[in-house]
Amino acid sequence: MSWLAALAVVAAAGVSCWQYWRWTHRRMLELAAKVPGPPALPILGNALIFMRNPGDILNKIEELYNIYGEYFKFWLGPDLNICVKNPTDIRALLTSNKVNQKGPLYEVLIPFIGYGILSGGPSWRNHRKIATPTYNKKSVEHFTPIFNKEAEHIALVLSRKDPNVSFDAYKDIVKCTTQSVNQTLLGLSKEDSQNLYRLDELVSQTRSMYDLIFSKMTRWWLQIPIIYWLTGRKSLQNYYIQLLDDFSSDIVKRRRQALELSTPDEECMGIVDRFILSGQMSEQEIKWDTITLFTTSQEAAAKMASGVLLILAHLPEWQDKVYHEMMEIVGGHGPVNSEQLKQMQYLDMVYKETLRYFAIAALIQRTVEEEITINEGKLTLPAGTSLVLPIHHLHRDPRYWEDPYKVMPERFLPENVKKRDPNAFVPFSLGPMDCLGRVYATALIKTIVVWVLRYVHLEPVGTLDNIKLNAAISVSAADGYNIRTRPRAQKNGSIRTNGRINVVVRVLRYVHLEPVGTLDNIKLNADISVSAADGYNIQTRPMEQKNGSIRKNGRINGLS
Ligand code: HEM
Repeated sequence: MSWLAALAVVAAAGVSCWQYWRWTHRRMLELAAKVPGPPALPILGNALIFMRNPGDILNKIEELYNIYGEYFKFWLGPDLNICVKNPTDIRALLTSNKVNQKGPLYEVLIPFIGYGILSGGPSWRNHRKIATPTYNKKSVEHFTPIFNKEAEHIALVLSRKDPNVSFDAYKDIVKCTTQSVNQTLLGLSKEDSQNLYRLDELVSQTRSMYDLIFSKMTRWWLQIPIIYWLTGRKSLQNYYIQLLDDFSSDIVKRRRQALELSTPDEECMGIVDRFILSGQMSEQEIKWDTITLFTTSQEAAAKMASGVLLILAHLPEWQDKVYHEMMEIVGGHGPVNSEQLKQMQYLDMVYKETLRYFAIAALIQRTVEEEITINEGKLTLPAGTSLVLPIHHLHRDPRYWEDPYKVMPERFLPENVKKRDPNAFVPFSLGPMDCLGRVYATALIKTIVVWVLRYVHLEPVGTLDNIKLNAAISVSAADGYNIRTRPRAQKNGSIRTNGRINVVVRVLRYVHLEPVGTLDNIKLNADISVSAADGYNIQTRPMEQKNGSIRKNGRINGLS
C-alpha cells in the first residue's frame, strides 16, 4: 500500500512539474504550434527519430524537409528545435544580435573543451577577440613559407607511393596540416612540433572521440549519467579528456618557456602566446582553447584538402585544368604565394565545390535569445528555441544547385555564380560566430594542392557518386578519401623524379648543347665501369645567346 502511495505522489509531482513547465513555456508552445513538424511523444518528443548513425541523420533531416518544407520543428525532450533552410532567413538569423549563443547540443563538448571559442558561453566573445589577429590576412601571409615547406614534404611522400595501391589521402594530409598548424597558429618550433606529447595518439583518436561526442548528442538515453557510465562511455570520455589535457599542457608549457626568452613579433604571433600574454585567461581556459583551435584547424583543413584531391582524382579534365593553370601561374617549382593562389581560378572553383559537397559543419545550432520574426513576417521563433541551420542541406537544395548530388566545379564559373542566391553557399557560416579560420584554411589547402599536383598525377578509386558521409561533429567521407597517385615523371615521361627536377632538364634550361667531333665509334674505357675514353666533350652556349629569349641574370625567368 505504501508503495502505491509513493508512486501516486511521484506521479502527481511529475504531472505538476509538467503543468508548471507548460505554463512557464506557454508562449513558446503557442508559437511552436504554428510550425509544422512530426508528431511528438510526451517527454521524449521526437528524440527517437534521431536514433541512427551519423550519416543517416542527414538523410532523416532531408526527409523531414521534403515532408514539411523549409521550416519545420521537432522536440528533443523539452527542447524545441526549429530547422530553417531558407537562405535569406539563414543570413538574417546568423547575423542577428538576438541569436548570439550556441545551441544546447554544444553543451556535450564542455567536458572536453570547456566554454570558449567553439562551444560559446560567457567567455566566447573575449577569447575570440584575443585569437582573431592570428587568423587575419597579414598573419597568414607570414605563414606562407611554412605552408610551402610542409606541403612540399607531403607531396614528396605521395610521390613515393606505389601507383597501383590505393590509400586514404587524409592519413597523410593530416600530418601536413598538423605540422603546419603547430608551427603557425600554435607558434611552436619545428622541433617542438615534432615532439609534442601524445600528438600522434591524439590525431589518430580524433575520429573516435568525435563519434563518442556525437553519439551523446543524438542518443537521448546516453545523457543519463548512469547509462553513460554503464555502457563504458564515461571511462572512454575520461581517457580522451586526459589525452587532451596532456597534449595541451605540453604545448602551453613549451610556449611559456619560449616566452621567457623572447616575445614573437605581433604580426606573426601564435594564438597560445596571445592567450598567455593577454593575462585574461586561466591556465585551464588556455588549454581548452588551445585544443579547440588545434582540432578545428588541422582536422578541418586536412579533410577539405583531401576532399579536393579526391575530386581532382575523379575529374581528370579538372585536374588537367588546375595543373596547367598552376604551371602557368606558379611554375614547376619554388614556393607559391597568396597572390598566385588568388589568380588560380580553376583551383578556386574545385575548392568551392569541395566546400559545398563536403560542408564540414553539416548542421549548426544556435539559441534564440529574443523572439524574432522570419519568413517575411509569417513565422515568429520564440525565445529559447534551438535553431538548426542545415548547411549540408542548403548546399544540396535543387532550387539553387542543379543535380546537387553531382560534383561539378563549373557551378562556380562566374556566370553561374551570378545566377544563384549568394546566401545558398555558406561553408564557413556567417555572422559573429562564423569560422575564424577561413583565410588560413583556404591558403593552406590550396598550397597543399599546388604542391601535390606538381609531384603526382591523382587517380580515382571507385566512383564519386553518392559518397557516404560521416557527419559526427565535422563531416568527412565515411570510407576515407581513397585515391592512387602516380609520380608525374612516370605518367608523362617528363621531368620530376623523386621530387627533384632532373639534372638534364635543368642543364637544358640554361644552355644549348653543341657537339665536338662526331658520335661515331666513340672509344670506350672499360676498367671497373665503362666511360668515354676521351671524355664527354661538348660545347655549351647560354640560352639567351642562342635565341635571345628568357634568361636574365643567370635565372630562368619565373622558373628558377
Ligand atoms: C575549409 C575548412 C573549414 C571549414 C569549411 C570551416 C567551417 C566552419 C564553420 C561552418 C564554423 C561554424 C561552426 C558552428 O557554428 O558550429 C566554423 C567555426 C570555427 N572554425 Fe572553421 N572551418 C574550417 C577550417 C577551420 C580552420 C583551419 C580553423 C582554424 C584555423 C577554423 C577555426 C574555426 C573556429 C575557431 C570556429 C569557431 C568560431 C566561433 O564560434 O566563434 N576553421 N568553421
